Amino acid sequence: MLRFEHVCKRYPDAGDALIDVSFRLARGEMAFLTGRSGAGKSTLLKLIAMMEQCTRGNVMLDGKDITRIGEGRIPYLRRNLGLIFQDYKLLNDRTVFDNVALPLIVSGYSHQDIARRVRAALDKVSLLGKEKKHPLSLSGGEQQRVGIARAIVNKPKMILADEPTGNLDPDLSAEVMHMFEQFMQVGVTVLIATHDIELINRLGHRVLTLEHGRLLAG
Ligand SMILES: Nc1ncnc2c1ncn2[C@@H]1O[C@H](COP(=O)(O)OP(=O)(O)OP(=O)(O)O)[C@@H](O)[C@H]1O
Repeated sequence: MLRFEHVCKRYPDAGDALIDVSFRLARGEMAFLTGRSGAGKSTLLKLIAMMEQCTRGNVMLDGKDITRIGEGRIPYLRRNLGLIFQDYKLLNDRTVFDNVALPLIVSGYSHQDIARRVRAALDKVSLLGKEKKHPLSLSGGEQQRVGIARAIVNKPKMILADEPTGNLDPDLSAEVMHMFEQFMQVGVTVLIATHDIELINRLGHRVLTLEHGRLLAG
């Protein structure tokens, strides 16, 4: 599903954020990406999300080389990805329904399809019934679940999550991880950047560790 081949990323004036990174993730695999602050975790996710381009090497996503693709193809390829962030990145002046519907509106779905898919996504994260609420009236855990519903509403092949439990207590973190495991079980590839070593050890999935931009063997 995902292949990094000798990938390097250098930011102008900031040196190397990733150095000769190579790994593969199979379809339906779930892995954690860990390492200290500044090790390059977010940079690696941004290369997959096509928010940054690598300086050297190749990134293959679902059989396509996304290393140096034209701007015009990015929105189309990004539909295969669900992105989840620590700070949720919800639109606070829109309802839960509208937040989750956003990727579908951008993709040009009909009203009927949007309503059906948004409800299915909210059902998966146990938020049916909160459709008309605004994000700020929800708890942190609920807001993160809205973010997860928005990420999965397009039925992506891969989910990328950057510190998705960073603002949640241990119980809510476990709940969010359980949701990721359920997506994995239906064939979605999941890559989660996190500092939370305890969570990683408890769940026993594959771990990719970055140190100063290099992937450690493991
Ligand atoms: N847009 C940018 N411009 C310049 N340098 C950057 C940029 N983004 C990241 N960097 C640098 O690249 C290196 C890796 O940063 P990155 O954010 O990928 O690490 P991280 O492991 O995700 O850290 P954290 O856990 O703190 O989020 C750091 O030295 C950082 O300062």
